Order: sequence, then structure tokens, then C-alpha cells
Amino acid sequence: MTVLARTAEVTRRYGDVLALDRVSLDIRAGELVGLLGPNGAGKSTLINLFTGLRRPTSGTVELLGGSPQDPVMRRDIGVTPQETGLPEALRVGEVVDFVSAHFPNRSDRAELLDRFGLRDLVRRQIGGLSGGQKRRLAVALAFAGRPKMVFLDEPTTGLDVEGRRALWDGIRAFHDDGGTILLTSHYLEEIEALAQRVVVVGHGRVLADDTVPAIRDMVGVRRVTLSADTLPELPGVLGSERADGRVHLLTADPDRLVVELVRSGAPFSGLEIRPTTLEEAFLTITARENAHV
Ligand SMILES: Nc1ncnc2c1ncn2[C@@H]1O[C@H](COP(=O)(O)OP(=O)(O)OP(=O)(O)O)[C@@H](O)[C@H]1O
Repeated sequence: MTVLARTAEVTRRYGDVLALDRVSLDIRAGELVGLLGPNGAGKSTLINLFTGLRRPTSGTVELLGGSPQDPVMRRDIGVTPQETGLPEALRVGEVVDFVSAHFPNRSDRAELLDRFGLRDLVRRQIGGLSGGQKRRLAVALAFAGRPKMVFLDEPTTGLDVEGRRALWDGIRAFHDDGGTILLTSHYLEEIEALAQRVVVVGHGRVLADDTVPAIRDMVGVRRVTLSADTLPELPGVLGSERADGRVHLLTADPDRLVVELVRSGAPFSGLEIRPTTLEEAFLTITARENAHV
């Protein structure tokens, strides 16, 4: 399948900060790829490289078979950065027309507005939109030039459930028509709702690149905390530590762990089970990676 966007051994530094560390990634035509990672992982930097806003310190970046700096390639992509500013005095329809006018191949205005649930707002001034409506418009604009590929940096930030669904519907419709999308998120749930493929980044590196169910297994880690002097060997413990007189165990199967703990007869108290944060899950993935080295 045709590769639409590619990084090969890409490193990007900002002074002393290593934002991306030898990242090689292919996005193929028709894929909807979710880029998942905590704050500072390097997601926006990767999007900025793909869209030609930044250059790599080393390595190569390709967009649509050419250079991301080439305006001809950029004409065929759409982008919504994390933050956008739209002119408050313009009406929704005017902004859509203004942005569309930059592209030789325009989306149908009514269809675009419909897809993102903006039809009833076409005559509303931007200044009169809610934060969520502005965000939906900003994302819709990425699709104004009938792009082959769209890059969305945290598209649903600040949206309520309804706004999020409207946005997901618009993104899905583009994908169903054969469009290619790379979107970033902090939440696996969001990526799960849209993407088949998840690329997990952390500390500037690709930690995992797999299907949603495979990544869910990796990050579906729970933290089991209890007080105990000594513990027997327990099944499925991915990581453990003692802190403040408590034992913390990371596991993907807390039910089995607790059953085995009770069965062992070892005395314990104060049992707590809670989901891990994405950061903790990433640490587990990183730890596993290092264990394989
Ligand atoms: N212009 C810049 N100057 C200096 N450091 C930068 C710059 N842009 C990004 N960085 C640093 O590079 C690293 C990666 O940042 P990046 O914005 O790509 O991460 P991110 O995964 O998009 O984070 P977030 O989820 O918070 O948006 C961070 O340590 C960040 O502070």
C-alpha cells in the first residue's frame, strides 16, 4: 500500500531537549492512525515535521512521496494544530469560504458543515461560538481542501460528549471515503473510538505500534496496593515497589492476583485496586522493552 507520510530515523532536538529520538514511522493510504502519548512525548513535534513546519535535526521526512516543505505536497494535506485563532468578526460560512479559497480542490461547503454538525451555525460570528463549536470549526477547516491526508493534534480537547461525537462522525466520514488521518490524543478511549492502529510515543521514541486491542492489553494495567510484611511469588506481576510501608503491584489481571494472594494464606491488609495512569502504563511498556534488550 502507498506510504503517504514517512519518517526514517528522525531525530529532533530543541537545544538540549531531545524531542524525537530516531523515529521511523510509515503512514499508509487509507489508514487512521492514533498517536498516543503523555505530555511532552513528542507528538506535536512529529506532526510539525510531517506538515513541514519544522525540519528534523537528522533523518528524513517524506510527505506524499515528496518533501513536506514543498507547497505542492502541502496543498494535499489538512492540519488542525492544538491551538487555533479564528477572526472573531467573521461568520462561520465566511471562514469556511476563505480557507477553501486557498485550495484548487474544494470540499462542498454544505457537506463539510453537515459532517461536523455546524450547519445551523453558518451565519453565526466566530465571536459568538462556544469553545467547543470553535474547536469543531477549526477541525472542519482541515478538510476544506479535499485533502488526501489530515493531521489533527488533540482534536477533541475541550469538547463535551456531544461535540466529541459530532467531531468523531466527521473524521469517520472522511476515513470511510478513503481519507488518511493521523491524530494525537492522551486518551486511548478516544483513539479506540476511531483508529485501528495506535502508535505509542514516550520520551521521543516509538514505544509500541500495534492494533487497538493489543495496545489496550498493554496499557490495561492495574495497580494493586496492600500492606504485607512478606509476599509469596504472585502471577502476572509486571512491576512492584515498596513505598511508605505499602506494596504496590502492577498487573494486567488483578482478579487472578488477588485470588492467588488469598489462596497463598499470606497475611495482608488494606487492599486497593485502581487503574494506572497512562504514564504508569507507559513506564510498564518501557520497562518491558528494556527487559527485552
Ligand atoms: N519550540 C520548542 N522549544 C523548545 N522545546 C520544545 C519546543 N517544542 C517542543 N519542545 C519540547 O520537546 C518535547 C516534545 O514536545 P511536544 O510538544 O512534541 O510533545 P507532545 O507529545 O506534543 O506534548 P503535549 O501532549 O503536551 O502536546 C517537550 O519536552 C517539549 O518541551
